[in-house]
Amino acid sequence: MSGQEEDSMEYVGDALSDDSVPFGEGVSGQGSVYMSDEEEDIFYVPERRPSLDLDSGTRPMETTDRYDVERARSPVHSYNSVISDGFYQCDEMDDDSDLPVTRVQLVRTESSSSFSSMDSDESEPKTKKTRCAEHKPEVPAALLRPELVKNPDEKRHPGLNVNFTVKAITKTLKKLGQEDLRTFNTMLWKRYPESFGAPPKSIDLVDLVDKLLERYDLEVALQITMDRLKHMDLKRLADYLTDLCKRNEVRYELRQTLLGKYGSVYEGCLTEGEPKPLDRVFNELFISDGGNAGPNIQHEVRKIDKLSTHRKKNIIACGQIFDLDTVEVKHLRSIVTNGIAGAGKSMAVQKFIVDWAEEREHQHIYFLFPLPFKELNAMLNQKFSLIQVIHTLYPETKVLPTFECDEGRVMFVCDGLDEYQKPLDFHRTETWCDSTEATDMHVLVTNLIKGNLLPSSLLWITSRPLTSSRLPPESVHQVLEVRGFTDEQKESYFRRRFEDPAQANKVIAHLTSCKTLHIMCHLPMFCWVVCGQFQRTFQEKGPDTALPKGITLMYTRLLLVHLRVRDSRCESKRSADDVRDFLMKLGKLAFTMLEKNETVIGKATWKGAGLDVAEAVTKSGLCIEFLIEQFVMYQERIQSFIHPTIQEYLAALYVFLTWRSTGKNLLEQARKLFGKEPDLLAVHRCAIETSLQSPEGNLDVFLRFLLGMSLNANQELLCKHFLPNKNTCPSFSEETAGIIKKKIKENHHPDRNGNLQCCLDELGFE
Ligand SMILES: Nc1ncnc2c1ncn2[C@@H]1O[C@H](COP(=O)(O)OP(=O)(O)OP(=O)(O)O)[C@@H](O)[C@H]1O
Repeated sequence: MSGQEEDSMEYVGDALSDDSVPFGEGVSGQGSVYMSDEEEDIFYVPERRPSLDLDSGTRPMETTDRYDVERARSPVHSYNSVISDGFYQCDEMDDDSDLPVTRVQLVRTESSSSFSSMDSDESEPKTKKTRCAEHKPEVPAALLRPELVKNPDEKRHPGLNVNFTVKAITKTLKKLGQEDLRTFNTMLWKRYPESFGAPPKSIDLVDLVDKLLERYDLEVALQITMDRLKHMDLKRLADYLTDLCKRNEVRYELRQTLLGKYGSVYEGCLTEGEPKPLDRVFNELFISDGGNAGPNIQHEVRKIDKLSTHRKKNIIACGQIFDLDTVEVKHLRSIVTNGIAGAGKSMAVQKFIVDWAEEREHQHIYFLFPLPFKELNAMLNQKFSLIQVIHTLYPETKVLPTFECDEGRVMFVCDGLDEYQKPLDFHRTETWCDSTEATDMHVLVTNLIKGNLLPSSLLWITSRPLTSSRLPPESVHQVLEVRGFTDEQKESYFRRRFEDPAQANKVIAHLTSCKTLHIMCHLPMFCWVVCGQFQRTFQEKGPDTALPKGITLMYTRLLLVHLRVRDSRCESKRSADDVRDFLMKLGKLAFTMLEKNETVIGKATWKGAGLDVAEAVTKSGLCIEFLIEQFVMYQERIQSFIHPTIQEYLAALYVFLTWRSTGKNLLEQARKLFGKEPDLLAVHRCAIETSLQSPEGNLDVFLRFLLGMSLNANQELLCKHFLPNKNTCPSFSEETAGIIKKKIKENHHPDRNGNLQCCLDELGFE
């Protein structure tokens, strides 16, 4: 039958109506043809809905908006009885012998658009209905059209919704050629006349899918499509649709897994207590392109020379990472995002994952697989293929042998390259392209980064500085840097954390008045420390209390958080002696450089201090590595502390711990002057004198820290972690405050009185 002929067929019924007849249900529960025993025709032609409500989730589409073209005088009792005395035109069914009978006989018409009843003029083109079947024994509907039967015990997969079903069927049918689509259309109409009403005049895919979903449950609509395709000998296409469904289910389950894993968060370095929903915690981050811009060098007292070229960078919103533009216009495959410890890299990753899993963003990515390096570490002793790694970390994906598909991209998010415990050698590691063949983890990681495994997949790696700069440049298509919070973001962070607006205002006003704290809050981890401190203060002393002006305790807590994070990443916990040894070396380096007003750590300096750069930069998180442009074509890698105040704090810690553990006052020249004073007071007096002598206030903030360390709360923490055999000693804060007040009164250094006042604040004196 030609398309022309098909198009000219008309669907006709006698206009015998009886309003008393109730509407009935077809086999699917949504079909709507009724035949009367008296051979009256009724055709319930479902009204075409203007559009599909794609948001209706897993709810089957409503089909109540039907109207009857013609109603039967009396209803049939069941679909079986309908088919038992059905009417059909046999020759039209030849190609589909298992089709159910209908009482509609289709007759070719001369013209393509006539619509007439049997009673109409013979001269008119027409379609007539004829009883052409004997009464047949009743055959269960399921046997006749098994694809219409839905197992009532089978729960619908929650991933199966209208949106998906429309897309899947449409996508599948779009793969049919024009002729096949026509055949498909005709077959539908012939097999389910009760649902498809008039024979097709022209092929409208949207209309067809629309009708399928109006009449049938989602599962049934899919079953019908698959069944018809198989009937057309298009098994591969039917399998394609089956695969779409399977992938959709896996995708849904993967989403649920990711939401369970990443939807809530432990803040800071906590792993106990109740995690909080990520959406409640997450604050927008300052991310820029172009790699590492160097440390934040804002300082309350010192003027610090630009430490890097600080070229103007573009600001990137979290949602822009691997957005459609990046993927389809810029064709970027791999992005590396670096940032210092606590800058918010993992939070950015977590936000990305949750946004994807919640279907808010990045839906062009079909499968998102977080492969955190710390989880890959647990797989180092065995051989895995990339697919096995995915199957192991996400068991719900095991039903799929591969993940690349034309519905969207596969993306891997590998957080924390610096945590990976095996060295990566991009030159000597063998090339590995087969994602189904097992090999060592470092081979997989190297080849994944190089783009040899699943080459169409996208890759996002995050890392502390240093490690990421060792990646082959040709494998890194864009470098971003998470730089923490801008001033506005700091404020929004604290507003989010302090739900009581009065408390939030108080905290923000306090931070604004305390420049060093405010600057340091560019580091989200520091914000978390500050929050914890102030929340404790409010809890202990009530909401009307004044917030403490000291800064040292916050820095001590930040250091301890960094060390704790470091410990959690090491295979074996380091002893207190090891930790103290490392801190003493780094502190000495900080102190020596501070005396010389230096901020950049040269290669020789590291060597001289007996320190490993990677240990200081990547593991401890206290230093940063970045590039400076020495000449137009030459960039040099250099290191510094993550912030100048961290250098000052570590220098003070070195002086304090040296005095506590050996009794030696490192600020020696002044010692002779105050030899008769108790040791700690002598150290304080030396430090005050030395700082006042330093021409550019190099030691101002250092002095604040050193004095702050003597306070009980601070000493307790320091002794506990670094001097386990020592108890706290008297702080001499009153005597020290007396010395400072005298200095202010004498006013020999008017430009330093501000800092001396800060020292009084640190000690808790007005
Ligand atoms: N966007 C953010 N919103 C709210 N808090 C944040 C944000 N980013 C970071 N934080 C806070 O800082 C802490 C450290 O952040 P995160 O773990 O993301 O840092 P990181 O850059 O991955 O550090 P590391 O290099 O140590 O892995 C978080 O636990 C959280 O308390």
